[in-house]
Amino acid sequence: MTTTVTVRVPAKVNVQLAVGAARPDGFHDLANVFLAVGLYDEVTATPADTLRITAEGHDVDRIPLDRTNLAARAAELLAARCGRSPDVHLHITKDIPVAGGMAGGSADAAGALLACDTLWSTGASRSELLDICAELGSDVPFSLVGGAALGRGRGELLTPLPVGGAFHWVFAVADGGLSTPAVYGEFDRLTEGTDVPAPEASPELLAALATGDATALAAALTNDLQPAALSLRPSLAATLAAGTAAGALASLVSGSGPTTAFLVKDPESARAVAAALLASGTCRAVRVADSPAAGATVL
Ligand SMILES: C[C@@](CO)(OP(=O)(O)O)[C@H](O)COP(=O)(O)OP(=O)(O)OC[C@H]1O[C@@H](n2ccc(N)nc2=O)[C@H](O)[C@@H]1O
Ligand SMILES: Nc1ncnc2c1ncn2[C@@H]1O[C@H](COP(=O)(O)OP(=O)(O)O)[C@@H](O)[C@H]1O
Repeated sequence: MTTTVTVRVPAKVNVQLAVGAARPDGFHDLANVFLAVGLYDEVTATPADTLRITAEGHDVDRIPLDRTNLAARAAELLAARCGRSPDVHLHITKDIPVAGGMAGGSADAAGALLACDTLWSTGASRSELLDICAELGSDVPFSLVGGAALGRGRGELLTPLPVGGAFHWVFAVADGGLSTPAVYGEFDRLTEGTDVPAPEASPELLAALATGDATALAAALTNDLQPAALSLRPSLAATLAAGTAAGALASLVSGSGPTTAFLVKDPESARAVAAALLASGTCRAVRVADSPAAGATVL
C-alpha cells in the first residue's frame, strides 16, 4: 500500500492577462494566457490521525498552517466528495514566492489534491479533479495542467496551447506581497467610467508561443493588471526599468504582482539580467527559470 506521495507543482507567469469589466459575482472575465515556469513547490501527503499542515522553505511564515491553507481545503473537498475523512499530513516545501502573482497557493492546492487522490486511490476522473480545482480558485486548474493554456471565464476554463520551444525568464521577487482582490479592485477603480472591452487572446501572442519565438513573444506580452499593481506599488516601475536596461527582451508584472518577470533570449542573458537586477537594489531576490514546465506531477 502507498504510504506517502509527493507531488511537484510549477509556478506560472501570465504572458497575456486581458481583463474585462467586473461581473455581478465580483469576478472578472479574462483571456488569461498561462505559461508554467520551472519554479516548484512540493506537497507530500502521508496518512495521519487528523488533517495537519506543515511547511518549510521560502517565506513559509507568511502562509497559514490551519484549515484556511489551500492545500488543506483541497484535501477536505476531495475527502467530502469521496465520503471519507481528510486524515492526512500535508507537508509543503515552498520555493514559489508567496503572494507574488505566481500562483503559489494554487500550486499547493493542486499538489495536495493530486497527492491525496493518489494516496487514497479515489478513482476520480481528470475532469472531476479539474472541477474541484475550479472550486478552490480560478488559477488552480492551470496548476494541475501546466504547460501553456488559455483560461477563459474567471480563468478556470482551460484550453491547452501549443508551445514551440523553451522560453527563458528572470523573476524579481519584491518585498512583501500584493493582495489579488486588492489589485482587481484597483483595476476597477482605474477603469471606472471607461468602456472596458471584452477580453480576447492576442493572435500574435498565441503564434509567438506556438513557434517558440522569444522576440515575437516579447513584443506581444501584456498585463491589464499592471497599471493597478504599479498604482499600489509604484516602486515596481524601477524594477521593470532595471531589467529592461540590463537587456531583457521585455519586462512585465507577473499576474497581480508584485513579482516582476523578464523574458530574456538565452540562459547567458538570464544570468546577466539576474545579476543586474540584484545589483540595482530594486528587488529582494531574483530567480531564473525556463518554460514551459509540466503541471502537477507525482514524483
Ligand atoms: C490575477 C491572477 C492571474 O492568473 O493570479 P495571481 O497573479 O494573483 O496569482 C488570477 O486571476 C487570480 O486567481 P486566484 O488567485 O486563483 O483568484 P481566486 O482565488 O479565484 O479569487 C480571489 C479574488 O480575486 C478576484 N478575481 C479573481 C479572478 C478573476 N477572474 N476575477 C477576479 O476579480 C476576486 O476578487 C476574487 O475574490
Ligand atoms: N498553501 C499556500 N501557499 C501560499 N499561500 C497561501 C496558501 N494557502 C493560502 N495562502 C494565502 O493565499 C494568498 C495568496 O498567496 P499566493 O497564492 O502565493 O499568491 P498569488 O495569489 O499572488 O499568486 C496569501 O495571502 C497566502 O497567505
